[in-house]
Amino acid sequence: MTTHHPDPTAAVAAVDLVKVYGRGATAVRALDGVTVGFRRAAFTAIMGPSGSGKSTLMHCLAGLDTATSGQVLLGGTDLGRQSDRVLTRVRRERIGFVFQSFNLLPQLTAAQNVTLPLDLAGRGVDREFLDHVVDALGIGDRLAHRPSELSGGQQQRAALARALVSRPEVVFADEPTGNLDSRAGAEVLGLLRDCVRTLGQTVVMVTHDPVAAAYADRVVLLADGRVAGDLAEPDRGAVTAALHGLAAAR
Ligand SMILES: Nc1ncnc2c1ncn2[C@@H]1O[C@H](COP(=O)(O)OP(=O)(O)OP(=O)(O)O)[C@@H](O)[C@H]1O
Repeated sequence: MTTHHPDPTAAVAAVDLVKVYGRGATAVRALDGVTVGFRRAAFTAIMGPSGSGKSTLMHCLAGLDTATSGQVLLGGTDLGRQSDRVLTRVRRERIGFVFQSFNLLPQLTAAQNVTLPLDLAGRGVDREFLDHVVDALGIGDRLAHRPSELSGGQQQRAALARALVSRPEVVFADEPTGNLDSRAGAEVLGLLRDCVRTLGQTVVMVTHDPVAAAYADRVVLLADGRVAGDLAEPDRGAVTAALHGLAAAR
């Protein structure tokens, strides 16, 4: 069922969002009327079978892609109505990203990578907050090193610090543990959860992994471009069962 009233306390919301790739006979309806809000200071995982629209939804929510119809509301801003120039500024100033592949620049130190978005935006660095984030993430003694001198887990923690220091309205994490072993992955997920609890950071994560999703406060399930389920306080068993249910319904 489609509702047209997203949660007013949401940090970011989609309203009846439709995304069609291509046209005519080969058109793909990647999002088929998604209405969902992501509450402030909550950690939400987006899950669903391959091709269900997870990446498309995240890209639209983050202003990396524009929808065919419907709305994306970031705070009071309707992203669909903004120029490319404004969207670039929104992504730089109001959104943080954590990618599977870390996306650190190899020629810069960890410290330079962490402050790069603020430097590019011409914004000053709040040293006290930076120190707090870096300490909380346990990378204080790695800051002078280049990414090639850091473990995968340390690189992802530096990427998380980079996403957090600008105090974005939402951090989007795209398979953040996909390149990590289970121990380093568990550390990064625990840190993501901590930054939701202690900093009030809003985090939205796409993942295939029920273990990763169990760190979240909520799981939104997609199937065939629609919201197909919504789990509060998910544990691994509930997530796995819900995914099996979706697969069986296809
Ligand atoms: N640029 C594109 N052009 C055409 N079709 C696309 C494009 N991007 C995605 N699609 C299609 O849209 C649908 C949703 O894709 P999307 O990548 O959002 O799914 P997903 O749930 O993230 O999948 P996965 O888990 O495999 O990453 C799929 O059918 C995909 O083939």
